[in-house]
Amino acid sequence: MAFCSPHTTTSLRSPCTTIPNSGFRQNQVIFFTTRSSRRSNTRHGARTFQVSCAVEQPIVIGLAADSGCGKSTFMRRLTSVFGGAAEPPKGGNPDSNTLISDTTTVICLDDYHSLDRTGRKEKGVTALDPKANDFDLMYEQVKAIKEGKAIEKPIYNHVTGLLDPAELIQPPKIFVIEGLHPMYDERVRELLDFSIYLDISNEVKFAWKIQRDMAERGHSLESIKASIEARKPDFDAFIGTAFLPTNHNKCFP
Ligand SMILES: Nc1ncnc2c1ncn2[C@@H]1O[C@H](COP(=O)(O)OP(=O)(O)OP(=O)(O)O)[C@@H](O)[C@H]1O
Ligand SMILES: O=C(CO)[C@H](O)[C@H](O)COP(=O)(O)O
Repeated sequence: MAFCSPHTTTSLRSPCTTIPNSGFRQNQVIFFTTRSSRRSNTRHGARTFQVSCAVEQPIVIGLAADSGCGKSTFMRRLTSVFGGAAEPPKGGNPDSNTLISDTTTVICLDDYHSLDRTGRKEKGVTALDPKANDFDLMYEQVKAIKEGKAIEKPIYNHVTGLLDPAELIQPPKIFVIEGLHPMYDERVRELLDFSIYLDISNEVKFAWKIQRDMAERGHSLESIKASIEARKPDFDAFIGTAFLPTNHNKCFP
């Protein structure tokens, strides 16, 4: 299940098309409309929408969920709805977590880990603990993008567990920050125009995480299970629905 909420933003007022009878007020941001401002149905019955806002400033979307809940998968699909296939930065670090399409750049907030895998082990903290993340840098860089400035964003390498040299990110039309903590820091939360929370049951997310971490990140089954157990208290403390913005509405069944 996913939850999402629109946020009012001055940059998007006039040029946006709104969805009739959607319940959203004129000055709230609506990202999804059909080509003629009418809803359409896919053959599966799901509604599809097209972005129609002509913006001067990047729209910032926060996508939160625990590890393995499908954030990257969801964003790959959403960016193709926004326009163009999403791909890693051309000629850059092959282990970059960033996806770029014609309209959208998706960055992974794991890149703001301040402690690498060894550092977290030594300090006895998980990646979910705010102490393992640099929220000051996250805030400064999201703000810079929103102001139309390029950033040199660090990279957390999931293959090696190390912090790699930074990559250059240019301001896109739509900037998505996906990860564990897009809504944890109040300053970052204030920069979001729209937020989404993927609320996946433990049974499903752990199954997805195990197959992904074994196949793509080289972890053993035992180490993944140990990590899942170690992370449970921090998930409740720092990630769950408690950190959603107060105006967060359930909008996907
Ligand atoms: N809707 C889905 N149906 C089936 N499998 C899915 C779905 N969404 C994600 N998965 C699978 O779950 C695994 C984890 O997905 P993904 O990498 O997108 O999660 P994530 O939230 O981005 O994880 P992390 O934060 O750890 O990088 C992947 O192997 C993916 O194929
Ligand atoms: O919670 C996570 C989000 O992806 C990861 O576990 C965290 O980023 C640490 O990564 P790794 O397990 O590859 O060291």
